[in-house]
Amino acid sequence: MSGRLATDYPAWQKLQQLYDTQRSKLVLRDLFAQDSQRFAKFSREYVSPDDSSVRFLLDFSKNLINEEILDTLLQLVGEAEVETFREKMFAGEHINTSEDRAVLHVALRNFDEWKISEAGANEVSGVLAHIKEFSDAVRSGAWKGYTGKTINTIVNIGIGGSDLGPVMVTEALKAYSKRDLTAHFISNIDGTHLAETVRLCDPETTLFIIASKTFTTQETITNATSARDWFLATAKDKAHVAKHFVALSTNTKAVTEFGISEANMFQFWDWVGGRYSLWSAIGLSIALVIGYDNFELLLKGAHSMDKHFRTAPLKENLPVLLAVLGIWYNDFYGSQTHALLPYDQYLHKFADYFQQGDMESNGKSITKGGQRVSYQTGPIIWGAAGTNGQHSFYQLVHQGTKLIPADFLAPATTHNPIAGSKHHRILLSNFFAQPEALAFGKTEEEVRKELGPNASEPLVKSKVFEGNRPSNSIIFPILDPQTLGALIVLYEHKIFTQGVIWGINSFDQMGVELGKVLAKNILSQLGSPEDVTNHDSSTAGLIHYYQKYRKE
Ligand SMILES: O=P(O)(O)OC[C@H]1O[C@H](O)[C@H](O)[C@@H](O)[C@@H]1O
Repeated sequence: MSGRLATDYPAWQKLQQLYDTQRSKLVLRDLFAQDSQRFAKFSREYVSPDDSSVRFLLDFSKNLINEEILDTLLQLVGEAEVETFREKMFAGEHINTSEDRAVLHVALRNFDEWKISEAGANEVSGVLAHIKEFSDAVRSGAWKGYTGKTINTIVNIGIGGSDLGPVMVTEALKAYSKRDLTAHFISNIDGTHLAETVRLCDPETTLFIIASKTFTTQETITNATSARDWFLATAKDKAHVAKHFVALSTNTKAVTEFGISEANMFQFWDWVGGRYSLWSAIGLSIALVIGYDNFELLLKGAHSMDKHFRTAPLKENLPVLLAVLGIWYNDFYGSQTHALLPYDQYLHKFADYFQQGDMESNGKSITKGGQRVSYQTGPIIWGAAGTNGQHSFYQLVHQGTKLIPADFLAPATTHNPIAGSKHHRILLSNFFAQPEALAFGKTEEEVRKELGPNASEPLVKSKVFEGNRPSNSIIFPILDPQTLGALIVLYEHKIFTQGVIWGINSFDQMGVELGKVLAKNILSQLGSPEDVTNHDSSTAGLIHYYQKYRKE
């Protein structure tokens, strides 16, 4: 029920009891030794309901659970009425209550299969056709710049959801990219980002894509204006802007005021949240880089995972399983963070992407009913591509004082089988070894045996790995567009499920506002020290220091 506290559910109380009474028995070494079927019981294969070549294995057997705990976690999903909320989302009900909006990113990849009556949902295919037509024209060279040259560089200007999705996906699917079309992404308001990027661009052959749902975001509009100035410094005539600037937005008025014609605008709708927008017109840069057909496959892979989420029983439902495992650590073990560790260089932006996806969605402390929660909600999401992380932060994951649940992801086949796939075999041996080491560690006895009788006590102790650190492993045949679509949606619906259980609104982002408002006020005071008013002594002191030393 909307606004209910998670602690009200009988299953939540039972989980607390299970945690208190069984925690000491949840030792992975013992659990695996006692049950030869543990892997079979706690792993599931996803096979796309639409294309059986798209599949992956989720192994969650290395989690601190037993069957009773899993059953109780799934009971919690039932009591929180996740399935009812899921149907409300798919039906276009306004489950984003604070903004009175539908949450329909699922409609963007629906290909008219499910009937969705929300205004705009029937316009999706038209926008996809526009994306296809335009991306085909640019990629084929038919779309020319103002001097008749072919476009060889695209620059996406956007921030948050209007940047991270396109960045992550174009990196993830680089193997499918048109190599003679270079893509850059400018997000930061720091002029360095723009300056260093345009150094690499030629105004005659560069296309700027201004990506902003609202078209009012200060960073994006400022960057877009400076990019246009940079372009006009060479092109001179404003009429040339039409060939070099397009907009992705819900705000036609602001787009046309900026000087981009409606014909060069790709629409989407207010029911697409920024962090769920890569499937919309915001994905134009993706279609340009990997081609429209691959973009469509990405959407198809996403839709198939929507179907799975909508129809699979809870016990087989992968987003639901990931969600409840996360809740188990976040709310009962007190884990503060969750690591995403892809063993695939192409996925090096995956954790960055879900930092926004998860933390902006579930970083809330008030329920939909307006009550302060008395439990933990969204975790801190972080991570890096393997094996790099192993040589930096894994030490803490293995032997530090914190419990850090982690998801390991890897492809069975690489797109780059250099040296006869030697690199990939080494990569994957690490992908298998790390969860094993985390789960089973190394006992004092094993260390003593290894070091011999003369080893000092401190050395022995320092080499002990306590183990019992939980992880999920996800392995898929190859990172192709459909698989990537499915993996992204796996996490989207995980986030959704957790949000429903916590009783929060996963679809607004009020917390981003205050800083923006304060920055606007401060911007108007930066001129001279006398203008700096109504601040605490710390903020005023910092501004005064800046005013003393700035050179402009
Ligand atoms: O696409 P825009 O309207 O420019 O918004 C860009 C970003 O701005 C805000 O900070 C929101 O918190 C993000 O969710 C959004 O993705």
